[in-house]
Amino acid sequence: MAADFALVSRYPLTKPFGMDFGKKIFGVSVSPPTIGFNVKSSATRAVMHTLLESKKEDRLGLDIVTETELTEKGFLGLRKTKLVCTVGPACCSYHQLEKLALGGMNVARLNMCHNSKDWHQDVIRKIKKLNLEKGFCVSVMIDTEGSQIHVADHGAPSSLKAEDGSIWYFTTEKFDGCRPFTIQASYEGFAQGIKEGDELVVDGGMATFEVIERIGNDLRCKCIDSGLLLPRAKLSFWRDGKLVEKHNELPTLSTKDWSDIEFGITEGVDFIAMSFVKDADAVKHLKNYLSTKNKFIKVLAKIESLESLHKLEEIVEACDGVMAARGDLGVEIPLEQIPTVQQEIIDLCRQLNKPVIVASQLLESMIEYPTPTRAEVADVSEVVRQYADALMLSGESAVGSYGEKALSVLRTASARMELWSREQPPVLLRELGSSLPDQIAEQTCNCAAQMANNLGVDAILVYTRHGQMASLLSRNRPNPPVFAFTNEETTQMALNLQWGVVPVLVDLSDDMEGNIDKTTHLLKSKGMLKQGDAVLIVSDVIATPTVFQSLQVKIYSIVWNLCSEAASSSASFLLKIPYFLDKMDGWTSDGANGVVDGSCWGSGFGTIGEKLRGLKGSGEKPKETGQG
Ligand SMILES: Nc1ncnc2c1ncn2[C@@H]1O[C@H](COP(=O)(O)OP(=O)(O)O)[C@@H](O)[C@H]1O
Ligand SMILES: C=C(OP(=O)(O)O)C(=O)O
Repeated sequence: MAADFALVSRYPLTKPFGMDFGKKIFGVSVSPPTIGFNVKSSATRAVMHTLLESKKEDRLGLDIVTETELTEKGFLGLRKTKLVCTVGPACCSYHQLEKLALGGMNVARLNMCHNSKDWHQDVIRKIKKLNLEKGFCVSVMIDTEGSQIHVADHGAPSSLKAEDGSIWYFTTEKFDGCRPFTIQASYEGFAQGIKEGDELVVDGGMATFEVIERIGNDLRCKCIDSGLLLPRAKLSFWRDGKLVEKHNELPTLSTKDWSDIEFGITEGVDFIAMSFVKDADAVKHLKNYLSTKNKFIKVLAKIESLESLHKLEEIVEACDGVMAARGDLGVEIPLEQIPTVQQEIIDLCRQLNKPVIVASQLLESMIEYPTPTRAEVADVSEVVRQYADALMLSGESAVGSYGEKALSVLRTASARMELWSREQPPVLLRELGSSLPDQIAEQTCNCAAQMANNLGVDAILVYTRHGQMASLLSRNRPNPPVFAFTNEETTQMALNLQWGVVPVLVDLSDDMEGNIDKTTHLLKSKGMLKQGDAVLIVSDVIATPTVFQSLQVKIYSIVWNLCSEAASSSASFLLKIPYFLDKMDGWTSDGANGVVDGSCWGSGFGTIGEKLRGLKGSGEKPKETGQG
């Protein structure tokens, strides 16, 4: 396996500035009280109970776990990295799902290649019931089976050992049960183009065979590196140290996948993860289909083949988010390349402002054992250090005996690494380029995030209909959490996957000052905003549909009483951008229409600011709606 794969990202990146967290031992701060959010502690349960008992209209519109965490740990103690759990037989009861939700599951993943639609429907309904009855906010993702051309089964319930020199048949013949030394391949054409002497590698190196004879569609192979054959093992072929790329003519979405997608639409899922995406076309096709049905389900592209890596940029551009599916990817690229490819995927997603999940084998040993290996914890921490949006459990939660515990390992390891990363000196920082079509929103959020870090504010508040500005803020990975107030439930559920974003469902009106007053008052009445706290506010919801849409950055010092006129606005920048910008080349804007008015800040705005001033007062008719 000597093939070399290197992704070259053309984008530089930045990280937020460091903060001083005080007490350190050997240069590393030790367990600040904020890390130990323990859903089992009686104090935490008491807080949750009180919140649940409170009247619905007094509730903040954010989920019960975040609200409890916030009450206990304050703004800067909130975990930023989101957690996805695969639901399987080990965690599919109402009670088990509740435990995962309490443990911080942000998104539940259902892999449609296992189990029946009835089973999946039952799980989805339980999750929605939990959200409704218990105040959770768990989003639902279905994951399509896709055209897996390289999955093989031996028919036995557990693993089989392949010994050195033993002879095995890999066949496309379908039969029930198991036959000695016989493996069923899932795809008719699995042996096409394969020659004698090629190497057949199982699960990225679990066992290796040499092809000694091709018999029709079947292969007779000799084991040359002994190992285990697991149910649904993944196969790859190698020749002269290079992967034999098996361009498969099957569509990315099979008939079964389309039926599963219809099912997902009917059940109101929030995300569809597409397996074995080959290029942007398949993603666009599904997105178009969903938009014709007026569904705002987010489409995630799973990056799990060499082919998808070759077209990574176009795929990331086309989709709403990405899953770095290391299980299958590790079958197609040499294992030692996984860490760097993973980092490149994360960087590109961040640059192109798409959330990214890192999946598979994070805590694999916890399927069987109650503690993870040190190497697994290091892997989890590395994903967090690389600033992925989300971590995903697979078998650990779906079939493992310690799913809840595995989730708590993700929670504590990510909280610890996030804290450590914030303490790192800004030497590590790289600049986020201005690469997005909506440069105005991008620059606004870049500056807002940097200001938030520099000023050490406690939270960023953003008012958003479609999540765009919240996402752009998250992309900067700022130190304070980003509270995204939205009146769209689909936006709330989608933002659940984004790093550091706390989505809050509220009634937003066209009166932005009214929205700000209402939400900050609510935060204050909950004791979340306290005297002396500072928040930075970013908004781009239209003020009056027929007048202007504006981008505002305000810094509020909560000196006394936010709901009174005495609220001190220590700085306020109002940037109104002409509505006709979207007709200009180069920098169209979803959410920035109006007229430049007031000061722009930071060097990043200089050139755009000048362009804007030149456009002032052109007299064209204002646009009616905008999006956040
Ligand atoms: N809905 C389900 N029903 C039964 N088993 C499941 C289900 N979902 C997942 N599993 C089990 O959990 C394991 C991990 O799931 P998954 O992350 O989907 O990985 P994969 O299917 O690639 O092995 C699977 O191998 C399977 O054994
Ligand atoms: C998440 C993955 O995909 P699946 O579980 O569908 O094989 C993976 O391959 O890592």
